[in-house]
Order: sequence, then C-alpha cells, then structure tokens
Amino acid sequence: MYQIRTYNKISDKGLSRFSKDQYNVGEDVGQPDAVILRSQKLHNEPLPESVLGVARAGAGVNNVPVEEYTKKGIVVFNTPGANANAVKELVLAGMLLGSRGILQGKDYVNTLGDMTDAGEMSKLLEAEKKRFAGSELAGKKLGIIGLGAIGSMVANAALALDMEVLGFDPALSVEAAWRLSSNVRRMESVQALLSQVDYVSLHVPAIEATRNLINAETLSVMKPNAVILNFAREAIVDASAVVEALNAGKLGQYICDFPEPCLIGHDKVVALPHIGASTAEAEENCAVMAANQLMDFLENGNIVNSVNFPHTVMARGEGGCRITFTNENVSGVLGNVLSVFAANNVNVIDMVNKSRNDVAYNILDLAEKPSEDVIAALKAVEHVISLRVI
Ligand SMILES: NC(=O)c1ccc[n+]([C@@H]2O[C@H](COP(=O)([O-])OP(=O)(O)OC[C@H]3O[C@@H](n4cnc5c(N)ncnc54)[C@H](O)[C@@H]3O)[C@@H](O)[C@H]2O)c1
Ligand SMILES: O=C(O)[C@H](O)COP(=O)(O)O
Repeated sequence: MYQIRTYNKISDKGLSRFSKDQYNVGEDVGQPDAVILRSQKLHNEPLPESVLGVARAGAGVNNVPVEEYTKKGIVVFNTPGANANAVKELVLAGMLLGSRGILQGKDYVNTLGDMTDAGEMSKLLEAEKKRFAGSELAGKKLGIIGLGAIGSMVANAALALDMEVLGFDPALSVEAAWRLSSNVRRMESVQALLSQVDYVSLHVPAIEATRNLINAETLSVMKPNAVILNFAREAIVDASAVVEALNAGKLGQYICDFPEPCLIGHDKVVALPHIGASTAEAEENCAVMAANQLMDFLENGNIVNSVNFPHTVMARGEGGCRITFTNENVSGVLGNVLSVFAANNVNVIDMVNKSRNDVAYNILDLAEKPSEDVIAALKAVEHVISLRVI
C-alpha cells in the first residue's frame, strides 16, 4: 500500500485517481511515500525520511525547499500549464478593473441605499457617472515579463483585444515560443519594456533573479499612469516602492493577487487573496496531473514534469524486477553499479540513465529480483543517494 500525505484543498477528481486498494491518502498519513500539496510552505516542515516524491498541484514551487530535497534524492514535481487559463482569465479581469471604473462605480452605487425614488436615483447616476469613466484596452501597450504557460496565453488574449503586446523572457523555451503569436514584440530588457507600456503583467517564477524585479529603480522608468498586474508572486514586487510611486503620482495602479499590509485600503490598489488558480477547472487539472505523475513515479519509477530531476521514462518490458536509483552526478557511478550486477550474475535487460545538474537518475529492468545482499551492495556504491526496488 502506498502512503500519500495531502496538504491544502486538493480536488477530489485528482485524489480519486489513487485507487483505494493500492493507496492510503490523507492529511494524517504518518510515513508517506509521497506528498501532494498546493501552497503549503514546506521550508520549516520536517519531512519524514520515507518521502520519495513531492507533487505541487500548481506551477510555483517557491513553497518547497527544492535544493534541500534534491540532495536527499526527493523528486519534486509541478503541473506546468494546468492552471494557466484560470490565471489568464483573472489577469484579463484585472486589466478591465484597471481600465474602467468598475469597482469605484459599484462602491458608489452601494452608497445610495437610503434612496427610495427610482427616478431620482437614475437622475443622480446619470449626473455622477462621469466620475467613473475609463479608457479602452484596445490600442494600449501591454508588456509581459515571462512568456511561459501563463504569459503566452495572456499575450495571445491581449492581441485578440487589439492591444499591442511587448514581451521579455530571456529563457523562453522552444515549446513556449511555439505557443506565442509572432505579433508579440520581443524586448531586450525589462527597462526597455517598462518604459513603453501602459500595462505590465508579470509571469515569472519567484527565484533569486526575479526578487524585487519591480523596485524603485525599475518603477522610475514607467509612465505615470501605467498599471502593474502581479499575478505571479509577492516577492517579485517591492510593494513599499509601489506604494511610494502610487502616492507620488508616478504610477497609475497596482493590481495583484498578493495583498501585503502596506497595500490594504489604498485607493489605487486592487489586491485579491491569491485566487489566480482558484477555479474548479484549474484545481481539477492540477490535481489530476499531479496524481498521475506521482502514481507513474511510485509504480514505475518514471519522472515527468519534475523541477529538479531529469525527465526519465522507460516503458515496462519483460523484466521481472525494476530498480531505480539516484546518484550524485559524478563519473563512474553507473559503471560501479553495473559491476555489482555483473559480479552477482544479475542480468540487466533494459536501462536508462539521465542527469540534471547535480543528480543523475537511473531506471533498470532486471531479469529477476536481486537478493537482499545485492541490494545492500548497490546501496553502498559510492555516490548512490537512494535506491528503490519496484
Ligand atoms: N496567482 C496564482 O494563483 C498563480 C497561478 C499559477 C502560477 N502563478 C505564478 O506564475 C508563475 C509563472 O507560471 P507559468 O505557469 O507561466 O510558469 P512557466 O514556467 O510556464 O513560465 C515562466 C516563464 O518565466 C520565464 N522567466 C524566468 N526567469 C525570468 C526572468 N528573470 N525574466 C523574464 N522571464 C523569466 C521563463 O523562461 C518562463 O518562460 C509561477 O512560477 C507562479 O509563481 C501564480
Ligand atoms: O503557483 C501556482 O500554481 C499558484 O500560485 C496557485 O496556488 P494555489 O494552488 O495555492 O491556488
């Protein structure tokens, strides 16, 4: 029986992928083989030694200590693109909130609760509505920083709204480039993009290189009425610098999914409670993808959509036993492991060996299950981090 510990609200559609006769799934599972979570921060959470894999049902993995887990041989997965449409739709809503007096108009209307005469009300509204006039998105310039799953969808949708779209992403993957309209104008720097746009939408991961990407210096090149949309992460924007720019009339609005104390109540800020991926569809997509990836990993050793391990997949063949092992990515380890098999007359039928940065991962199908002594000898090979018999 595999043990899966859950954190956060994971969609039942995903959890029901784990068959009841093979998996025990729940928040209180004691010795988990794997963990499935959303935004739960794991940095200060002691992780049981039994954990082999952690699946983030979502995109951002800044809530998982990936580097530390890599050293322990723990595979971390995410679900690329599974919630991108939900975020794209909320970004579009954010741009509309930034361009029209929707929230201000609604708040004003709600102050008229004491009025009883519909005719009087109508007259008043027609006189007051000029205070809530806005501008159209069509013809405006949108800059997008990070053109991955979400950024590319936002770009294409904005083009369909007749916006002019400028993009910056120095590490754009070939796959993302294929998804992106050729009408997106490629910018060479964040500064060059920021200096031209009416709206900027951030879609980069929270990593060291993107910490405070929006700060006093980058804000200083922006148009005074520009709108910043941050549906990526809190750490990417220096919120106090944003408030200063808003107060000084050097920035138009800040619309984000990450409220901070300094933003609350500011009339040029719309802050939502991290609901970018909170749609039934996105929650299901993420949970199903995360569950499928974990099952394939636990049952077959395959690794798909990991953020720290190489993509490694080998079809199940005739072999009587499958072994997977992780080792430090130094030369000679695989040779030493194969020598153990050779010395013990264990026939290797098929194998795959892949590496990524400091780790290498291997799947080997053997004619039959090796003895406990052979398995112990394999685990003792220098630089082998972990080994599993499936
Ligand atoms: N608000 C929400 O609920 C919500 C939901 C999903 C994702 N997110 C956040 O959005 C981020 C992006 O999600 P995604 O699915 O598009 O991820 P993704 O990996 O598909 O795309 C990220 C893109 O950012 C680019 N990038 C990395 N560093 C960069 C830099 N310094 N400058 C410019 N571009 C850079 C990458 O090359 C990649 O193309 C996630 O990491 C997560 O933090 C938030
Ligand atoms: O990175 C993500 O996928 C989002 O921030 C979604 O977070 P959530 O799963 O907690 O809604």
